Amino acid sequence: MRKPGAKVISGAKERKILEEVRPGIWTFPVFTEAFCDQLECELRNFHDSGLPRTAPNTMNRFGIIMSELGFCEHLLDPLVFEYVNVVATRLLPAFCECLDSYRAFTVLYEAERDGDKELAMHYDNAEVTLNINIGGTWDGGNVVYYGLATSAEGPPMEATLRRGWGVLHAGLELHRATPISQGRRHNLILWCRSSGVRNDLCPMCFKQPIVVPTNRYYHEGFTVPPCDQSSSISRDMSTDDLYD
Ligand SMILES: O=C(O)CCC(=O)C(=O)O
Ligand SMILES: [Fe+2]
Repeated sequence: MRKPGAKVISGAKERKILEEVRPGIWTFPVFTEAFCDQLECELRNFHDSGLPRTAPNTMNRFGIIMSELGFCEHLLDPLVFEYVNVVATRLLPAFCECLDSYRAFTVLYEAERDGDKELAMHYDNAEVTLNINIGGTWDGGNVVYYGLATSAEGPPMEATLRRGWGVLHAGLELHRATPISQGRRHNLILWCRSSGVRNDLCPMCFKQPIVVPTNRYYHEGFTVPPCDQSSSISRDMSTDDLYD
């Protein structure tokens, strides 16, 4: 698989569309404003429909799990497997080999209304996370990073979130969202999994997981050979084509 080379990366940095804000934490544009508008509109429609939905996790009560909207097959699958995969394996090679599953959900922080207000310090159940701001204007309520959970805590670094732009980091990166004091912030989170790494090191307990062979590819991102790859996602487009 060809990945973007050093020249592509330095070119993107020069064009100010890629920045390593701290070692291992990268930002770059992912969605256009128009796409963010459409996505927020669909998320609002889903919310207003009153259809049942599951909270993404115990820390996040107001977000939406993207698979419950049917937004994975033609939207997020290609984004993760054809694009994020290429970028993440090049920018964070120590944390992912090849992304082969993911969990996508939104977070919504609202100072004056219902939403969640902050998020406690944690690391993600992911090898690599892409966190994309899809809307809102707000004060406070930013994401602060503290270094890898497996090393000594580093100096805090607050990420500047910009609509349509993503922050890419190792799932192991300790982070939290500070309390929002005004407005709202809406982000799409992609917890990307790389079974090649995860099968050897559980990202939650840092031990080698005990896994059983399965033909299902989405079992929290673990796989064990001989996993039947024919029942998994097909990737029609070669990532080799992306950087010619
Ligand atoms: O508030 C954010 O944007 C970060 C959310 C987050 O870290 C998570 O859901 O894992
Ligand atoms: Fe997180």
